[in-house]
Amino acid sequence: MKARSSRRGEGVPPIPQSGDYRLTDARLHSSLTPGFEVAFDGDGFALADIEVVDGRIASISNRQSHPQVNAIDLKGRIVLPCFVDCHTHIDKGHIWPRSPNPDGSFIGALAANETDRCDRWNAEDVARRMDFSLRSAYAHGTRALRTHLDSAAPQDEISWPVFEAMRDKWRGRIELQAASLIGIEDVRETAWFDGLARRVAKAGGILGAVTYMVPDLDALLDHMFSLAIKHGLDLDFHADETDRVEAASLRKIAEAALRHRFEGRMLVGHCCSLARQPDAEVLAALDIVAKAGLAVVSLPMCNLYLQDRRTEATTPRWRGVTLLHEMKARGIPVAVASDNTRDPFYAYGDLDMLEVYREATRILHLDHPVGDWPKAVAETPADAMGLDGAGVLRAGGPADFIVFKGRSWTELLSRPEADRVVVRDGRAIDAALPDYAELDDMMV
Ligand SMILES: Nc1ccnc(=O)[nH]1
Repeated sequence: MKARSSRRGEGVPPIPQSGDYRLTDARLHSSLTPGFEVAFDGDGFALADIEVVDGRIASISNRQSHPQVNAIDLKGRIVLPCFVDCHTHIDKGHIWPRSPNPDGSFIGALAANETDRCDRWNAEDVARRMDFSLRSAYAHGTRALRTHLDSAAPQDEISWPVFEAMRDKWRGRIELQAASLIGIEDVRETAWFDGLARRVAKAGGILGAVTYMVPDLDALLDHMFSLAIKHGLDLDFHADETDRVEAASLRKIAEAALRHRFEGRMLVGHCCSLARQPDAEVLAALDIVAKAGLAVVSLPMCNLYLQDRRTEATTPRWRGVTLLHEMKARGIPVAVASDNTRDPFYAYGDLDMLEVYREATRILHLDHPVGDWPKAVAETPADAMGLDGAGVLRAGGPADFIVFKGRSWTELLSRPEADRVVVRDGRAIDAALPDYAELDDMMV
């Protein structure tokens, strides 16, 4: 009997669940395959064979034209390395049903989140929601993820131990990192903040804060940089997540980094106000950012949602994202990431980095040409997180990749690709997404 074709048509062929194998006719991107020297087409693609031995990529080679034994013919489908999501808030994730944002504004988000945190974030609540988020990220093909942790007292004492346990639980599937999240003004409480820095150091975390234009910003940044140097910590900031033209704390962070000759890694998120500032001023600031060695991550979905929301009678007129193209032109490493998921800061989202890349392409024009923009969800965030060998496909590296149905950028970025096949250490994983109903008892 002839098999009936599904509505979705022919899918990605099955990946062997044991033994070594060869994928033939895989479509690989030049920006994600360092060391694979071949003639790539105008979209940056080339057809290749991938040999998987003992869960690792043994070789990537020119597509062979003669038939191969033990080969799985991908028929030109795109294969990307597993994603790296360098800016999320999985401690907040999925609280939307019990604490929605009343009006979609940033202020509304802060207030709704704070009430929810103070009332509800015990260790079990945080752990269950975090685990739910990690299962979604894993199923979509993410292999490393950094979350911020709301760390205002007393939440720091609850969430940091949960993070440490969750990192252990997920080791080998998702490499989990955490950065502290506090308002920069909390650094004025020096005794408390010194304790937080010690707690972050003990957990192997990253020291982070939200910066805005307070009069003593330079002094507060100096204190943060000093403590980061003392404890050997990397830094991660939320900066200038506002439409206010005078918000220029990114530049202040860069100047502090130069003052301290800081040698750790620094990642700065948001930087929305840059898009509202006069060209001459902002481009001069970016030169300093480049010199200081900061990396920048834009959060296109969350900031499209939150920024330029004035009243329910106004239409948004700007996109909320920062100047990624101008940054990249100056050699600043630039990434895009998920940010919030189903919480007061963003009503939607599922930690799907393909969705982030698809939306980023539209919102930020990461096309014409695509160039090496795919790095923004792979090798660039991996570098910013200090991960070795993530975000690329190369001989000798782990066989951690995603096989998509799409064979071109327009096919890949037009559909959700819900039937993608995620391969970890050479094997297809169970890519089922967790059911929201699991969280119902926590939402009353
Ligand atoms: N965009 C955001 C700013 C601050 N906190 C968040 O969770 N998200």
